[in-house]
Amino acid sequence: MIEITNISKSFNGTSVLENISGTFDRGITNLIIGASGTGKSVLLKCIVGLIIPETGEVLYDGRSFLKADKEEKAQMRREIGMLFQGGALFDSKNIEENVMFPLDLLTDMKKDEKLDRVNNVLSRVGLENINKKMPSEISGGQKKRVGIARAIVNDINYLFCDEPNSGLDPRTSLLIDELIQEITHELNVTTIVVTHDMNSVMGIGEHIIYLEKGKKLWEGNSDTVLTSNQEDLEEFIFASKFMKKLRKTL
Ligand SMILES: Nc1ncnc2c1ncn2[C@@H]1O[C@H](COP(=O)(O)OP(=O)(O)OP(=O)(O)O)[C@@H](O)[C@H]1O
Repeated sequence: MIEITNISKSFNGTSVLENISGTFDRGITNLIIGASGTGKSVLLKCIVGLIIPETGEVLYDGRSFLKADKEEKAQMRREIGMLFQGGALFDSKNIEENVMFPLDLLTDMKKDEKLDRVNNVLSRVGLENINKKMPSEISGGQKKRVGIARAIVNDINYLFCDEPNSGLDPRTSLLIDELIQEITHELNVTTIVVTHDMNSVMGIGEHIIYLEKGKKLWEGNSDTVLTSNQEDLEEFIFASKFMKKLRKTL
């Protein structure tokens, strides 16, 4: 479980996040949603420790990330898997080397052990026999799967995904969402997904936090999101023609 309390952050005097608090439980897909530029990525970066907020606290199962010493931070980092926007694979490394990278960086496992682990996670994300391919030789959806394999190759407790569906068609997006949700349930990890994809919101929104201009305006799940009676959220949800039509049937 991750708890955040009163997270605030500004850049050059402009407030980007204002007093955001919330709890992200283990074993479910937690979503941070909202329009472009509303502070979702900055909030995720504050949670992961890539940005230090001006105020607030981030607790990883009771452990303060912000107050942790070097060793504790290193331990917590080993427990974190991150799926970056666009997959962020190293173009010059093959798939096996890409997935092995966190093990090379953060563990002293033997080569055989690492290879076993890499093959296990590649098989878990439905990719076998592509170890020696280069990122340029595989599709966008496969790249995301490799990114997920790399995120879970360590024995993680926390999984963070920044716009996991960016650049994918709706069908592939759905498969990636389902994979993230299955892995969250299977590994019983605390997962936080940043997205503005409505299919993700409806498909895997087991817990949703809605941000608008740096403030948390609503919290709920995919069952309650369509009937929130929250004006800004409704504008966000029912932005497309299709959703406007759907709204009339509710
Ligand atoms: N390092 C930075 N320096 C200055 N401003 C920043 C920095 N990072 C983010 N911002 C600003 O903070 C605001 C929120 O950005 P953020 O990337 O969190 O939005 P977002 O909700 O994730 O948007 P999108 O869905 O488009 O990715 C934006 O106005 C952005 O320009």
